[in-house]
Amino acid sequence: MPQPVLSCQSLSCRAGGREVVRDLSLDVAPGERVALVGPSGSGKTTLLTTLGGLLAPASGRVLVGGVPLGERPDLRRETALVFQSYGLLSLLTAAENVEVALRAAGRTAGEARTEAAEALARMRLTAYAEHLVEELSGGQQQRVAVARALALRPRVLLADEPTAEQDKVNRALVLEALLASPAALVVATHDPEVAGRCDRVVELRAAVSRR
Ligand SMILES: Nc1ncnc2c1ncn2[C@@H]1O[C@H](COP(=O)(O)OP(=O)(O)OP(=O)(O)O)[C@@H](O)[C@H]1O
Repeated sequence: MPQPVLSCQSLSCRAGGREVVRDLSLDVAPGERVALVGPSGSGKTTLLTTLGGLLAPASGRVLVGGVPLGERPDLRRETALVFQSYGLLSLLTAAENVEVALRAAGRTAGEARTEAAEALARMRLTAYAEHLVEELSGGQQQRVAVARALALRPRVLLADEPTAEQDKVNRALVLEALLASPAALVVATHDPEVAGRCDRVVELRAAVSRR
């Protein structure tokens, strides 16, 4: 494998005082698509949050491009997350949510406006771009979160059940957009079709019940 864009080495994660991911090592190649599967509560969300640098590992480490995230927290910028609960700012519009992320990533105001509009159009949300997020349906909000992540053009895309709230048409739209991205993709999913379209499937076992 070429230099992995994302790795974890002997990674263990704790949530709610319990170890939910235990001693996991994984290398993800540039552009590779990895599906994370496993029963509810097996630690998929906890693992994605840790890979994204938002949760510190209990032990082990996460590397981005071979560099430990613990030593270079700025490498989190290489990664974009589609959260299961979307993680949007509900009192901003759909467009503003994408633009804020792009501005934080260094785009000018003009670039952010243009790229946000393109990303929302791709998610068939142009008509809703100026709507407050709190006025959107769950499926629409999820597509705003996908648009935001894709607009950032990350090296690594971490997506937590990104098709869960979608009808058939929009599920295909989201899946094809994620697969078309040149980013490495790690996607937690209960959807066999999503897993089937990935290069590799990693199965997490039910949570390890240890304190
Ligand atoms: N903030 C928290 N406080 C307490 N327990 C937590 C917290 N976050 C996660 N857990 C527990 O950690 C375990 C793993 O949760 P996680 O959400 O990572 O699983 P998952 O595989 O993503 O589940 P699902 O498929 O239902 O989304 C669960 O038992 C959950 O109850």
